[in-house]
Parts: sequence; structure tokens; C-alpha cells
Amino acid sequence: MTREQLFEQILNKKSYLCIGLDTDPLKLPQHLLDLEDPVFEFNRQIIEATADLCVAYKPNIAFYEAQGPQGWVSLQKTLQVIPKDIFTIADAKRGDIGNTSELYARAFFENMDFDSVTVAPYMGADSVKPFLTQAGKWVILLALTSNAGSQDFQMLRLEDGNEEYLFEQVLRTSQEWATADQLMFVVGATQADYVQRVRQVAPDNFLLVPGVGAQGGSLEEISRLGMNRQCGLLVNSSRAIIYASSGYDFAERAREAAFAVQREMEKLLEELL
Ligand SMILES: O=c1ccn([C@@H]2O[C@H](COP(=O)(O)O)[C@@H](O)[C@H]2O)c(=O)[nH]1
Repeated sequence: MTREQLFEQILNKKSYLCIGLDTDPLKLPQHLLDLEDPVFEFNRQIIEATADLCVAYKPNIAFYEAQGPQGWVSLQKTLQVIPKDIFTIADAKRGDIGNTSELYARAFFENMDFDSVTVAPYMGADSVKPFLTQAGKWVILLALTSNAGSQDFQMLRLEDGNEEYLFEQVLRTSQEWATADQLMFVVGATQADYVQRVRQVAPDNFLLVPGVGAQGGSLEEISRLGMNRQCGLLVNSSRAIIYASSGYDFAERAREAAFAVQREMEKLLEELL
């Protein structure tokens, strides 16, 4: 999917919501547990109930890997029921020496046909570039993550004369590897204080923003500080949407939770674009 197509989706749906499919078998509604593939059935109903309200789905791969071979089957089946015009993100946080990264890229882009994969920048250029070889496929590089541990490395000051944070160096250097047509960055909603700094270095790139909902980040704040001319934001919410109810009405309640976010996004788009 191109940047223009993504922006078109955002305008059509008046939404920049990404729904995280962090589907934990231990949290599934009781009535699904006797089915052949409860994880898939849960995802299928969530997708059916929310597809008109979001522009992206982000399965976090850990939740599927943890289930062994059946988890990969559930993931593959889930991908098949996501409408083709919706952007898909494999939240896998991969990155390794070049030939290994090549195989990760094949797994997520060719085998599973995801539109994008999250990649850790720590191993540098040769670990990221193998994910950038296919047109229409995206790298979403971890820049400033939503968790407390982001302080440990990402917020270190570099002694380079500019006193930049390490995350700013990640944003700057990685833009030598790919344009904003193929490269997004993860920036946590809990990092609103630094979003203006992110936008100074990366004005055009889309940002994948986890951390609203369960982690307490503010959609309004991150949108005011981070939106660019093409919106430039995919704001993710996982638990607050998919686990809005654990009963028979789980899909209906997930839709209500997604609708509330979409309505807020619609207002913000009207005001800020
Ligand atoms: O900095 C990051 C990077 C990734 N995540 C992932 O996003 C979702 C957030 O889930 P919520 O339930 O909405 O909190 C989850 O898959 C994380 O692994 C992140 O939170 N922060």
C-alpha cells in the first residue's frame, strides 16, 4: 500500500485508528472456547465489527507465536479475513544480521503478505535494509517506545556536539535508508513531551503510535502535536478495544469502543488537517 492510498483511507473513514489484535487465549470469552479455533473466531468477529472504523490492524506476533504451530495458523486465517484495503502491521520487532533479516522479511512480506513489520534499529543499517527491498512494503522502526524502559537507551544524550537523544539519531540516520514512502516510526502516545522533537527530524513519516487506552496516553495530545499534512499518524489501541467485554457481546462492545475513538479522530481531523 502506498502513502497516498493510506491517506485516502484515512480521509474516507475519517479515522486513523489501528486496532491491535493482541489476542490472548486466556482472555477469550468463555463461549468461544469449545470452537475449533477460538483465537481466529474472536479475531474474525472483532474484524467484522470494526473494519469500517479503522484503517489498520496490528496483530502482535508474540500472542500467536506463544501458541505454537496453531498460533501461526490462527494468524494466517486472520489475515485472510482482513479487508484488502486495510493496512496490516506485523508487530514483530525483528532485525538481525542481513541474511537473517532477509528471511524475516520473506516470512512477513511474502509468506504472510503483511503490508509492514515493526523492526528494531539496534543492529543498524544492514539489519534493517533487507526489509526495504519490496515495493509497497513498509518498515516501522522503533524510535521512542511507550514503555518506561525507553529511558534506558532511547533517551540517552549523545556527546556529538548537538546533545541529541539517541532516538533522534535513529530517526535521522534511518532516513538515509528509505523515504517516507516506505519508512514509519513507532512513537509512544506516552511520549507526548518529545513528539515535537520527533516531527522536527521526521516531518513527513507516518508514526505508529501505541499507548492510548490501556497505557493512558492521550489521543488528543498526540494528535495535536504529531499530525502532519497527510495526517501522518496511525494510533493503535489493543486491549481497550478488543477486551471491552468478555461476554457474548464482546464484538458489539469492541465496536462501541472503536466507534468512540473514531468519533474523536473525526473531530481532530476536521480541526487539524
Ligand atoms: O512502544 C511500543 C511498541 C509497541 N507496543 C505494542 O502496542 C500494543 C499496545 O497495546 P495496548 O493494549 O493498547 O496497550 C501492544 O501490542 C504492544 O506490544 C507498545 O505498546 N509500545
